[in-house]
Amino acid sequence: MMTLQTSFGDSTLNGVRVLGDPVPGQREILTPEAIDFLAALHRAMEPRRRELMGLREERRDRIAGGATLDFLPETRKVREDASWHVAPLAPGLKDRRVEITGPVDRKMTINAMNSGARGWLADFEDSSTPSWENVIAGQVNLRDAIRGTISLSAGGKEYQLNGEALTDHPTINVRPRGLHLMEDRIEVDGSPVSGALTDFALYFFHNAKELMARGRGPYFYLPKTESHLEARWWNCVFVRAQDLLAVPQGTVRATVLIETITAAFEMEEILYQLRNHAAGLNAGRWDYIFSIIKTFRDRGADFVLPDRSEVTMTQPMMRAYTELLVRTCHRRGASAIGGMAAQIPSRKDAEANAAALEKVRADKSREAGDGFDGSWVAHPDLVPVAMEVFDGVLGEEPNQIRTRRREDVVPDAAALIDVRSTVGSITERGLRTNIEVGIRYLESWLRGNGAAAIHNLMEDAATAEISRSQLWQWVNAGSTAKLTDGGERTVTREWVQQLTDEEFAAIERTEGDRFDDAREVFTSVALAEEFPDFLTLPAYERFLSAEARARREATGGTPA
Ligand SMILES: CC(=O)SCCNC(=O)CCNC(=O)[C@H](O)C(C)(C)COP(=O)(O)OP(=O)(O)OC[C@H]1O[C@@H](n2cnc3c(N)ncnc32)[C@H](O)[C@@H]1OP(=O)(O)O
Ligand SMILES: O=CC(=O)O
Ligand SMILES: [Mg+2]
Repeated sequence: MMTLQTSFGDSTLNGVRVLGDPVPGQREILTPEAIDFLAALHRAMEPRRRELMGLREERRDRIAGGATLDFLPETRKVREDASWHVAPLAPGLKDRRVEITGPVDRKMTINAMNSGARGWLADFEDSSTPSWENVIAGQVNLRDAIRGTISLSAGGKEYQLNGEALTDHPTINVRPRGLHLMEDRIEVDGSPVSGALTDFALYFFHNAKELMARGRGPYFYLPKTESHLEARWWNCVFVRAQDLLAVPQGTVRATVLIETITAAFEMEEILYQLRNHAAGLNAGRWDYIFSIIKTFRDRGADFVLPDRSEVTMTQPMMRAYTELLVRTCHRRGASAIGGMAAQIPSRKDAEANAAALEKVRADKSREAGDGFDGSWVAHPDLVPVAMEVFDGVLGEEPNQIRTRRREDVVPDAAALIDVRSTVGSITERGLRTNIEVGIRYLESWLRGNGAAAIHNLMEDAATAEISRSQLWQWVNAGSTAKLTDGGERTVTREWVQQLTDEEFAAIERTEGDRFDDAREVFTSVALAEEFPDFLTLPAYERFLSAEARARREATGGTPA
């Protein structure tokens, strides 16, 4: 075990160094024991994580070269064997009819815990900027929420939990960062640790036993998974973590986001790999659309999607994906959880509020009717709307696992990648919206707010990825856009640059804003020659981890 002081800057303890500038709560979260635990997981799991990132690249290269996606021949037996099921639904995860999602800042933590939803996706991912402050504060807030000690005085209001026991509140499911992001501010043996492992390990270390003592458990959402081999990696992490802390095997539960096109072909296999720890699958629509664009970005007109606003859940390929997800889950005893309607209510504009509520109601009604066991909302004011819809379908039943098997759904590889049948157009308005919203979102992200309401829609990292990758694809495919004056024009780099200038000039600036930086990041990912895998990678490297990297380089560690 390490000595009592966590190391900062130049000194290394047991091979671990913390390179982030000290932030509030850091010493309580990065205790020597917690860091030891993270380092043990890192040493065991990092080599395979790197291999898995390499496998992602290899598959993408094959697709760029013309390969198509299909269900895997080597795992046919897993799919055909009807006898296996996932672990029984754990305490607090039987009835998941409405889950609120959101970042883990202190106010939103309390508001989410008081929201009346059945679950809370506590987010270190799409809706969270991975600044060092947010990474540490999120862990502090979760720790305090679980123990019932969280409170806050802000904006003239006093915030505290409205229930006595943890079980009076939504069940917490923590979403760690994706496997592609590193945590540059912590290094083990001279290399940065994975962001996913950092978020997982610190939460598990501080809370697993406390959660169990309070009638819940360490539950997770796993984002951006691309294959069942990545699910196997997570399963190994869970087994090892439970072992290291003497938590009974099978205590962890994970709901996997099916939000990449490749994972859609491996839903059965993902559940199988995690079967002792799996709770369900979630239809993460925004990253899913991003993944389709990214995966097939250079495959020509057959894979070009229309304006983002037209890629709705009723388009054929989106129906194929969500229906298959429900069928797969229910066949294996797992929960099928719906995704995020982007409309955000407004407490200031009654008309906009009513329109948003209606759209969300329609979205949740479709999901409940399709057999989903529950779904997500982005805002507390949407909990009653979604609750009413699911109450109407579920009644006293906790879920639809047994009652809506969806055996009518036939797995259809071609339907999953039938991009061509998506109805809609590329328009100048769509280009301008992608640019404006993308830059506005990044400006918010750079200020530490990873989710923002822009034009009454929720924007987060996943929706921003769609915006920038659509522009990249339209430019590189030489797509044609309909102009507002009725004409047509080929989308070129120069035209996007010109529209960016115009949209940027129209943004109202305030002192200290981050719009210049946001524009720099946005154009660097939307108009790069080579498509960057994730916009958060250059943004993180350039703006969030520069200090840690400089410190590492100055003292001879491995650059991130
Ligand atoms: C693609 C995906 O991954 S989807 C999942 C990831 N994305 C998300 O989770 C987004 C979650 N939602 C949000 O972050 C927010 O709702 C936003 C940023 C979209 C809008 O937030 P705001 O502009 O603050 O909304 P608004 O002003 O209406 O908020 C009203 C109150 O509700 C609270 N609130 C809003 N959304 C949430 C939430 N998701 N969780 C908890 N509280 C919330 C606000 O804190 C505020 O509280 P207050 O009255 O005590 O000050
Ligand atoms: O994480 C959810 C998504 O839609 O992306
Ligand atoms: Mg996502």
